[in-house]
Amino acid sequence: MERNIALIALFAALIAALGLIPKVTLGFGVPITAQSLGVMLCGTVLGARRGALAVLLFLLLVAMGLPLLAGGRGGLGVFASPTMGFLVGFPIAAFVTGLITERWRNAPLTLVAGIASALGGIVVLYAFGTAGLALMLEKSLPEAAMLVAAFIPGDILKAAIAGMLTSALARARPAAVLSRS
Ligand SMILES: O=C(O)CCCC[C@@H]1SC[C@@H]2NC(=O)N[C@@H]21
Repeated sequence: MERNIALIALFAALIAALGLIPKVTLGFGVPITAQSLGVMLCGTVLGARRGALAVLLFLLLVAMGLPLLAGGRGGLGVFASPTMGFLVGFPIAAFVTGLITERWRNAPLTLVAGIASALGGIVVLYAFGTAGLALMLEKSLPEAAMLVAAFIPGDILKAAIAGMLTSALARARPAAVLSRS
């Protein structure tokens, strides 16, 4: 129990730390950010439930006004901005990533964690991000999807990095990945 709480807090802190990497905000108000790599790692390392809880903790701190989003943003206002759909989708993305990683945990981990990250952190996350962007910018879903497509190359790279980091961690500390206690 205490270990789970510590891990959830640690991974919420990891997402916050990745926010220190400078963001590049595209013209339509959504940044390229390393924090989505943190969301993927929450799922691949902690699994579905604890991964989603770590992301929820991070979002709670952001909602309380802590400037933890890339570029030092925080507060309730970010949930009414063009990135709103992505923020809502973050915990669900971590959950789906974790679910897939847990389901195929006996297959080669680099591959499983990479594919899980792509499905959770791209397919699922973009569904929420696209819907939120369409809503906030008053665009059609196809128009919003065209904008969001700009993130695909970078996020494929992040999914591959998540796969490699998860597998490296499992080799160095086998009990650290998807452990239950
Ligand atoms: O900082 C925020 O307000 C949330 C930003 C969400 C950015 C999304 S996450 C998926 C996609 N990949 C990126 O690098 N940026 C977008």
